[in-house]
Amino acid sequence: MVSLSPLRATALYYAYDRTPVLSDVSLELPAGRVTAIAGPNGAGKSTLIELLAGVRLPDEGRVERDAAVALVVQRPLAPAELPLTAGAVVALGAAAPAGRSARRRAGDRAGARLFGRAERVGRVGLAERVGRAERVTDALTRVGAFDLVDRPFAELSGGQRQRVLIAQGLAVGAGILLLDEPAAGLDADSRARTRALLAAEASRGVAVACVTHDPDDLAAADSVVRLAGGLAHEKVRVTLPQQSPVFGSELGGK
Ligand SMILES: Nc1ncnc2c1ncn2[C@@H]1O[C@H](COP(=O)(O)OP(=O)(O)OP(=O)(O)O)[C@@H](O)[C@H]1O
Repeated sequence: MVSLSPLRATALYYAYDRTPVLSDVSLELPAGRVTAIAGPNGAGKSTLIELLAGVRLPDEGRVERDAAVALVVQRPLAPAELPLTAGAVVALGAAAPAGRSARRRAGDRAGARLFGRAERVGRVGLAERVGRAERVTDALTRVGAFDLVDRPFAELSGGQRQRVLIAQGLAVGAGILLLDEPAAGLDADSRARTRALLAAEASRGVAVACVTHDPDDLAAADSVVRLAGGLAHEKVRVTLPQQSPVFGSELGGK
C-alpha cells in the first residue's frame, strides 16, 4: 500500500561526537500538510531537519522518502566573491532533478541510451531552459523578490537571502519541502507571506516541514512536532498537540 506520508522517520538517534542530541524520534510528514518543528534552542531541530533531508545520516534509525526533497537552510552565508546572482541561485533549484519535467526526464533516458551519460549532461534543450526560467520567475515572484533577480546574492541582506533561498526551494518542485527557520530575520509581513506560501505548497500536495519559533506559524500549522530539549543526554520526546490527528496514532502517544 502506498503511504500518504512521503517521508517517514523511525527511531532516529543522533549524537555529535558522544553527546546525544536526538533519541528515539519518530515522525511522518503527510502529503498536503504543514508540520511545524518546535522546541527550545539546542533541542535538535536543525539536526532533525538535516536528518530528514538526508544531508546528515542518523546513527540509528531510518528515514524513508518516497519523493524528492528540497531543503531551505537557515542563516545563509555567502562569500563576497560568490559569482551568483539571486536568479542563478534560484535556477540551481529549478535545475534539480525533481524540478525537471517528465518529458525532459524521458528525453534524458533516451539521450542516455543513445549517447551515454557524459554526452547528455551537457545537453539542455531549449524547452527545458525555458521551463527553468519560468520556474525561477515564478518562485521569485511568489516570495516577492523578483526585483532581486539580477542582484549578486552575496550583496543581499540576510532577509533578502532568506527569501531567495525559499524561492530556490520552491523552484525544485519537490514533493517534500523542508525549511529551517525560513522566516528568521524577516519582518512581520514577510513572515506572514512565508506562512501563506508554505500553506499553498501543502495545498498542492507537498509534505512541508518547517522549523520555527513563531507562535503564528505554530498556530497555522496542521500539526506540531515538539522536541523537548533540556540536557543533551536526556531522551528527546516528540509530543503532539490535540489538533494533530494525523500524527496522533502514528506516534503511539510519545
Ligand atoms: N556540528 C556540531 N558539532 C557539535 N555539536 C553540535 C553541532 N551542531 C549542533 N550541535 C549541538 O547539538 C545540539 C542541537 O543543535 P541544533 O542546532 O540541532 O538545535 P536547534 O534546536 O536547531 O537550536 P536553535 O533553536 O538554537 O537553532 C546543540 O546542543 C548544539 O550545540
